[in-house]
Amino acid sequence: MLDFAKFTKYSRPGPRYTSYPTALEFSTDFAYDTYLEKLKGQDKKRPLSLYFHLPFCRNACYFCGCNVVFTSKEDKKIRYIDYLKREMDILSQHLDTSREVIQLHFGGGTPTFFSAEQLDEIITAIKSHFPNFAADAEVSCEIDPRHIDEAQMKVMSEAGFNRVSFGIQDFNEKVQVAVHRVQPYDITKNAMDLARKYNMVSVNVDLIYGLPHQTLETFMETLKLAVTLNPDRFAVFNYAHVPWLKKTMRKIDETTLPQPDEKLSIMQQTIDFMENNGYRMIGMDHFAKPEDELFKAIEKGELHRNFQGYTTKGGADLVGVGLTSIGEGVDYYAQNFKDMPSYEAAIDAGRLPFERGVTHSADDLIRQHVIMELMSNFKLDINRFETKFGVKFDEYFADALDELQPMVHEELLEIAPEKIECSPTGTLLIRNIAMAFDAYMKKHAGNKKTFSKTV
Ligand SMILES: C=Cc1c2[nH]c(c1C)Cc1[nH]c(c(CCC(=O)O)c1C)Cc1[nH]c(c(C)c1CCC(=O)O)Cc1[nH]c(c(C)c1C=C)C2
Ligand SMILES: C[C@H]1O[C@@H](n2cnc3c(N)ncnc32)[C@H](O)[C@@H]1O
Ligand code: MET
Ligand code: SF4
Repeated sequence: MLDFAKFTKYSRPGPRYTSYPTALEFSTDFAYDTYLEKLKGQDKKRPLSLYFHLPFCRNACYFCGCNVVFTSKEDKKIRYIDYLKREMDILSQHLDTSREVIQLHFGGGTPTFFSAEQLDEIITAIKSHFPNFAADAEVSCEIDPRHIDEAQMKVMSEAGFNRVSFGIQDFNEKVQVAVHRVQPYDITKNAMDLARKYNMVSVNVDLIYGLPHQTLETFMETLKLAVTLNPDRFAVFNYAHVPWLKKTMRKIDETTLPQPDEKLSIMQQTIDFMENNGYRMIGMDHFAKPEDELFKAIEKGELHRNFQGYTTKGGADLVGVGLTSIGEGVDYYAQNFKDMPSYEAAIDAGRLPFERGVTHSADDLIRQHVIMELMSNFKLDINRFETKFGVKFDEYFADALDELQPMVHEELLEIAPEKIECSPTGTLLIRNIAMAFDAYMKKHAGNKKTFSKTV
């Protein structure tokens, strides 16, 4: 096994780059009226990708970094559905909702805390507001295997959902107890059987490494159990520990978290294990079978990274509906209010619940291209970059290239006149490599309470 001790120095706070600029740069300087103009000005030939945030959960998993509202009250859910419908009503005044929809994603929270009837009601409302779904649209939902029944899976399948993603996180009991998420294997297996019975085209499962009490040995046991479920894709996320942002993370005893060298070896062994079991790595944290359409996208240079992970469907404008949802256009990101009272008040006033965002400068777009290419493909085609932006790469990024020299010496990446390419070990440190191209890093450098650690 590789000696990872020498790389533990790279364990430092850094973004996960689901966006560039990152969410830390979103601000209320991006005014509501500017947002409306952006929506109105969109190229109507570009398709839409819709994200719906369904934020409710009953109990907190202590590791959870998602935007969640903990409740078991039925009236809160009914009320939320009403606001979603009204948000779509307002959206249709500002956006051409007859545009083709090529993606719809339900994220959470736990979308399946809504009953089969409620899910049906939400989907019906979406289709009446957005009538033009592509025949091959990707329609997906995040599912907690502890909260899914056949009626819900049936409703989703009949409504055209063709992808599901199950949260597993870890199968080890001691780990499950420490993170307050006890989920026996049989429950996950039943959920998987339901997805297959209803012919989901693609089933993803989520795991997390870096959780309390995990060791290389326990995580390999989790992987062995997980492959018996035969999912089409795996996400294996690095635990983002940000207790200053998420109160429930304070219930995790930090002395029980695996150390950076152990985490690096877990990731390395995960990659080996996946490759020996018929999966290949796709970008950071993701694995799929070699016949997966994502690999064809890589060959064509068409793999895209967005807030939901990796996708073949680029070239769409992303519209986020619901609490905290994020939208993305060619030159902006826009995020809805994160607290329910403000979200509701905006809609009550007949306005979109938009709170903040960021518009992209020419420099942002250049850096975004480089960072997203590295995060998706672990390499950058410099000729393509120069043709696209009309700037000389080595002149524009002289500082970044200097900063990366120590990593070049450690054989984490290669920098040639026509390309940058990560080595297999370099892929484990891709966030650190991407950070060299991030113009906002210096601003956050002294502040430890920003991002989670890269390792
Ligand atoms: C694996 C999927 C995750 C998504 N978000 C998180 C995970 C684990 C959690 C997370 N996201 C951010 C942080 C803090 C900073 C960092 O470590 O990079 C954490 C712990 C950054 C972030 N990502 C999004 C936003 C809005 C932020 C800033 C934090 C905040 O203000 O809420 C966007 C975003 N990421 C994910 C989703 C579903 C999402 C928005 C729709 C995935
Ligand atoms: C949507 C997916 O995000 C992952 N997830 C949720 N919270 C965190 C976190 N703090 N760090 C890493 N991954 C997380 C889980 O695997 C979940 O299933
Ligand atoms: N809430 C679901 C789960 O934990 C979906 C992923 S987390 C947003 O399984
Ligand atoms: S991980 Fe999923 S189920 Fe757990 S609290 Fe977060 S959103 Fe809810």
